[in-house]
Parts: sequence; structure tokens; C-alpha cells
Amino acid sequence: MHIKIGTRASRLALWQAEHIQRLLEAGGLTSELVLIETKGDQILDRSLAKIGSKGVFTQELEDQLRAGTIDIAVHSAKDLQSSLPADLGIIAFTEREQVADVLVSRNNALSLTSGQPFVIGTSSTRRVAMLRHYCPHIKVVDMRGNLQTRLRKLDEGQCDALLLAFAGVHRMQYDDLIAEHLPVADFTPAVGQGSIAIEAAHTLPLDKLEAVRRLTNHEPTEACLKAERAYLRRLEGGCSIPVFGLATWAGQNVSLTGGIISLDGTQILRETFAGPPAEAEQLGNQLAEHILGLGGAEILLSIRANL
Ligand SMILES: NCc1[nH]cc(CCC(=O)O)c1CC(=O)O
Repeated sequence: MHIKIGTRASRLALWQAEHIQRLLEAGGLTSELVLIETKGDQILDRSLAKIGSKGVFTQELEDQLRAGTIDIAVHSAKDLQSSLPADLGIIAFTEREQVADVLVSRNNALSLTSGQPFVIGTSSTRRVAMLRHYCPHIKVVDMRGNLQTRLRKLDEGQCDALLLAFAGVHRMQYDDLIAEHLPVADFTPAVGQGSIAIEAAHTLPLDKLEAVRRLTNHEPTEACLKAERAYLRRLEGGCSIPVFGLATWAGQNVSLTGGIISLDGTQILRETFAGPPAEAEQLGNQLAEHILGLGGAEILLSIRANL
């Protein structure tokens, strides 16, 4: 069996696609990569929040899934919108990498807890809001582009440090630049961070779907991501809304922590619910209802009005 894998062409996207290739190859499947450019790769002068987050890194891949020119599309789970079109679905989530955000700098002595002021480059509304909340002494500058572009801007002196997902930094082998791992209890990651999602059209032949799923899907991660994504979906948050969520597999249960933070960092809500993995999506929905009831609905309205 031969699988055509659609992927973006950034180094991180290629690492992810090649990771999937290795998993397929270990099970005796051959595959090829089809490189596809998305709007998010082309438009680099505007913030993601302004482009509109919906499908900005995924639309062109989804078009080719429908056309059948690729069998599967590989995405960072974090970049995949929480509601997929009816004719597409996620068929697998890979085992999750460490989920935390890390502080990346040429100066390994930098620390967010030391109280020393410095400048961080990030374009993530979640990270900006959390920095304002937990680290008001830190100045934040907007910084887009792929990892390599951001590191170049760091070296040009546009900032002293970046705030990034450990998963991407590690996969690109920049571990030497990690000055600090941030605690997930405060800097709760974005939904899906650290896992790779495989998307397919419902027209994908069943034998291919089953083979890909058997070789790449990690069930505990899948249950966690279902809970997180249901939470995000209920809040209708794309990746540009500062909603966060992290589920872990705890004994027999999935434990889901999720919340929302206002853009200026002044208001933050975060709660934890647990339940059986078979009801992961209900768990996400229940937590979302709870957060909305606590005042999350008002925070969400003001975020939408200000993005
Ligand atoms: N939004 C961009 C993006 N999508 C996935 C990752 C990192 C790897 C991952 O979490 O899967 C990143 C960069 C970052 O946030 O640092």
C-alpha cells in the first residue's frame, strides 16, 4: 500500500510529515510527500488574528484531500481548526511530545521568574496575555514567521527571547537555546500542542484509513485531544483566541484543565474536570459550559471585539 502525504514545506512541517513516513514505513507502507503552500505561509506581514485564523494553514491541504491528489494531510494538531468541514475528519493523533512552552534565547541565564525586565517576541495572543498576567515586567513585541525566521529576528536584536512550544524547538534541534521550561500550571499550552494530527477525506478507502490509523494513532493522546478540541470547539476559538487547554491521562480518567484569558491579561479563568476517556468530548463540552458560566462568555465577547 502506498500513501500520498500532503504537508506544508516549513522545516517543522517536513519533520512532522517525515515522522509519519517513518511510522508508516515501520509497518511496511511506502509513502511520498506532496509539498503544499498555504495562505499562512505566504502572508507574513500581518498577525494571524488579522488574517483570520480559520484554515489559514490548512485550506490548501484540504482542497487536495478532496481532490484525491493526497491521501492524508499532516498538521500540528494545534494548527488544525476545532471544527472540520463535514466531508473531512481526523483519523489519528500521534503520541504527544512534552507540552510545555519554553523560553528560547542566546542568553541561557534569562528567566521569567527572576523579575529582570527583557523583551520577548511572540505573536500568540495566549502567550502575550499570559505574559501580561504573570510577568508584567516583560515587554512583548509582535513576531511572526516560522521558527527559523523568528530565530533570525532574535539574532538581529529585535527581542531578547522567544516563547515557543518545546515540541517545535526540540524537533528542530534547538534544545541548546532553551533558557527555561515554563510551568504548565500557569502557562497552560494551546489545545493540541505537541501532537501531530492526520486529516483525511471521508472518501479515503477504508483499508488505507485503517492502516494509517493503526500505525500512527496513540489512543491516550487521542482521548486527551478529543477532550481539548471539544472544549475549544464550544468556545468557537480558533488558534488566535487566547483559550487554552491541556488534558492528561490520569489513571482510568482523562483530566482536562482549560480556561480563557482576556487580551490584556487582567482576567483569567481556569478549571479542571475529569471523566472517562470514552466521554472525552462530553468532558470538553461540560468544562466549556462551566467556564462560559463563570464569566468566560463576557471575556470571549470582549476578545472578539478587540481582535
Ligand atoms: N502556531 C505555530 C506552531 N504550530 C505548532 C508549533 C509547535 C509544535 C507543536 O506544538 O505541535 C508551533 C510553533 C510554536 O507555537 O512554538
